[in-house]
Amino acid sequence: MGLEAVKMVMDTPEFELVAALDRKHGGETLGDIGFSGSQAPIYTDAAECFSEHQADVLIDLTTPEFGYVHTKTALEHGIRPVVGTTGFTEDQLLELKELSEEKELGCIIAPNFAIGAVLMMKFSQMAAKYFSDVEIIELHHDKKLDAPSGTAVKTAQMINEIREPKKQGHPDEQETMPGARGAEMNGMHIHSVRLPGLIAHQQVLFGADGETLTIRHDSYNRASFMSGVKVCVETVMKTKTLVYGLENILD
Ligand SMILES: NC(=O)C1=CN([C@@H]2O[C@H](COP(=O)(O)OP(=O)(O)OC[C@H]3O[C@@H](n4cnc5c(N)ncnc54)[C@H](OP(=O)(O)O)[C@@H]3O)[C@@H](O)[C@H]2O)C=CC1
Ligand SMILES: O=C(O)C1=N[C@H](C(=O)O)C[C@H](O)C1
Repeated sequence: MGLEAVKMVMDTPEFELVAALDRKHGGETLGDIGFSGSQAPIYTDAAECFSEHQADVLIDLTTPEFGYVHTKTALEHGIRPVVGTTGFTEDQLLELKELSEEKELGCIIAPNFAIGAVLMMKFSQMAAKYFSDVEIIELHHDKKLDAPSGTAVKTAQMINEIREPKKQGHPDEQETMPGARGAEMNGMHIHSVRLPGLIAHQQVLFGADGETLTIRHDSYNRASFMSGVKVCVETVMKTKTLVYGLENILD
């Protein structure tokens, strides 16, 4: 995702790539690692990078542990973060929101930048008004570190705002193999599938008497996320708080 974001920034005339963070190529330039046409320096340390380059925006696509440190460090240096990294805790999100408001700097954290995925989440939220029985199945490549996906968690949170809390399945159901019913949020179940060959997919299944409704989104490549990243980079310059979720900034 980081490489895809670098390409997107380099291909966007309104954007300028100032520097990059990469723990394996510190001291080199992007040109040295194959991005011909860019002499942007590569740093291993976020604080050093942000002290030497007063960029407008940080785009972070790393891991929950380092994404959190990068986001916090960016805000402390007056740089607005656009974060796609998933797996932040509620406490971390709250702390970053307080910091962004204290600094009066925009910060956008979006578990999914794909427009179709945002629509899938919104349509699922709409459906939850009429269907209180729902199971979320997310399917990803087998290099993914976090489970459930950030998108599945966000979908469940959005559904929760509408859905009547309900314990699903038979009242006496028992797992004869631990984990068979997946993770649970307010009685709703989330299942994570990991397989080589997959990229990023999710289906939200609703059930009622005699009918089911399936809402599904598929990302077939990493480029599918980049139009959302672009919108976030433009929007973060105009906000002074933390926005969690692309659905909160799209018309
Ligand atoms: N919001 C969205 O739309 C999307 C979000 N994501 C999320 O983005 C994140 C990245 O996904 P993906 O690219 O697939 O994952 P990868 O595992 O391919 O990439 C993670 C990258 O983070 C780098 N990294 C780890 N630690 C550090 C550090 N200390 N400093 C700098 N870089 C570091 C890794 O570097 P190294 O190569 O050295 O290991 C690696 O290049 C995940 O959290 C994923 O869930 C993914 C797709 C879409
Ligand atoms: O790791 C991924 O690949 C993805 N991560 C995000 C998530 O956790 O929801 C977004 C998308 O599903 C791809």
